[in-house]
Amino acid sequence: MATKTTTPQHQVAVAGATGRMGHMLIEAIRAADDCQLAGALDVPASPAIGNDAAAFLGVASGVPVVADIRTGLARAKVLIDFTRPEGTMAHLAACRELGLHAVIGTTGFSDDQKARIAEIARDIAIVMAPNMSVGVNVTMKLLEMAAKALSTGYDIEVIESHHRHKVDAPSGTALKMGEVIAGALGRDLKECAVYAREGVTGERDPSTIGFATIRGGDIVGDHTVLFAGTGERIEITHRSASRATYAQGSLRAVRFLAGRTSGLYDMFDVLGLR
Ligand SMILES: NC(=O)C1=CN([C@@H]2O[C@H](COP(=O)(O)OP(=O)(O)OC[C@H]3O[C@@H](n4cnc5c(N)ncnc54)[C@H](OP(=O)(O)O)[C@@H]3O)[C@@H](O)[C@H]2O)C=CC1
Ligand SMILES: O=C(O)C1=N[C@H](C(=O)O)C[C@H](O)C1
Repeated sequence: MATKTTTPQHQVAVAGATGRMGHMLIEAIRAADDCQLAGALDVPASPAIGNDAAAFLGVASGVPVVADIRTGLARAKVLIDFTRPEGTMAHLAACRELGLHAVIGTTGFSDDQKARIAEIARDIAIVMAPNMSVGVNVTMKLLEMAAKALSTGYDIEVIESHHRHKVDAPSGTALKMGEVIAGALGRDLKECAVYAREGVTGERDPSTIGFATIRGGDIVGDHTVLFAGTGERIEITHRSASRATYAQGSLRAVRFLAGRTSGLYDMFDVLGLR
């Protein structure tokens, strides 16, 4: 066990405990004085089931990785979920039954799944954001300002790069950036997004927001929004060099949820950026 200087206030379970973010979160929870690892979930087929959740750090936490959702949540007050949409939905149903709060970092939800999450948030408090890093959320505010100031004469393209293992595209962050920009311009992203170009596409429609996706190697996560005008280009870029920022943002979300009873929040709420 990591030595805590005070009794931890936040009893936190992690879903996707053996994933890239799961490991980062377990390390961050163990290092935080006010948080205690209280549960670790993974899929039944995971070879880590039954192992100590902190074994990858070479230490014992006393918390085993389990597949049974209710067993994994039994000692927790809040769940942090970085898994896949279908996993998150199953975990949230259990959180609602057991009265746990949830921090959702998973991306790639359908509109139906998002509506269901909003419905579940009438009963429990949830923070959901496609990117938990402070830097990305501040970048979103910069984009809002830039989009308003560059509302005519500038073509807008969102370019994102991620590691070869990422399964959804465009990234949740890129889509959120598109939503923020479209909102600032009074447009609906569903009407103006262009996700692919091939062949004879015709000239660019100035009302569109384009997306380009790069996948390769171990890129943690880069996002650039290009405002291409006549005679000048503005590029606003955020680059992640470590997943630790996502884990630290998730713990800020855990602290934000303490004392709340219900509601759907995002990182703008957590960081006071609204
Ligand atoms: N909001 C943010 O700040 C960030 C969001 N993300 C998002 O978090 C998610 C996870 O990313 P990452 O950690 O890189 O992915 P990984 O694939 O490394 O980890 C996912 C974990 O979830 C488990 N899992 C897969 N399917 C299910 C399921 N149906 N039910 C329960 N558990 C499941 C995996 O188990 P197994 O490996 O055994 O299949 C694994 O342990 C992605 O959606 C990603 O986009 C990532 C980084 C930051
Ligand atoms: O899968 C990832 O790795 C990441 N996913 C999130 C997204 O889809 O935006 C956040 C971050 O970019 C890393």
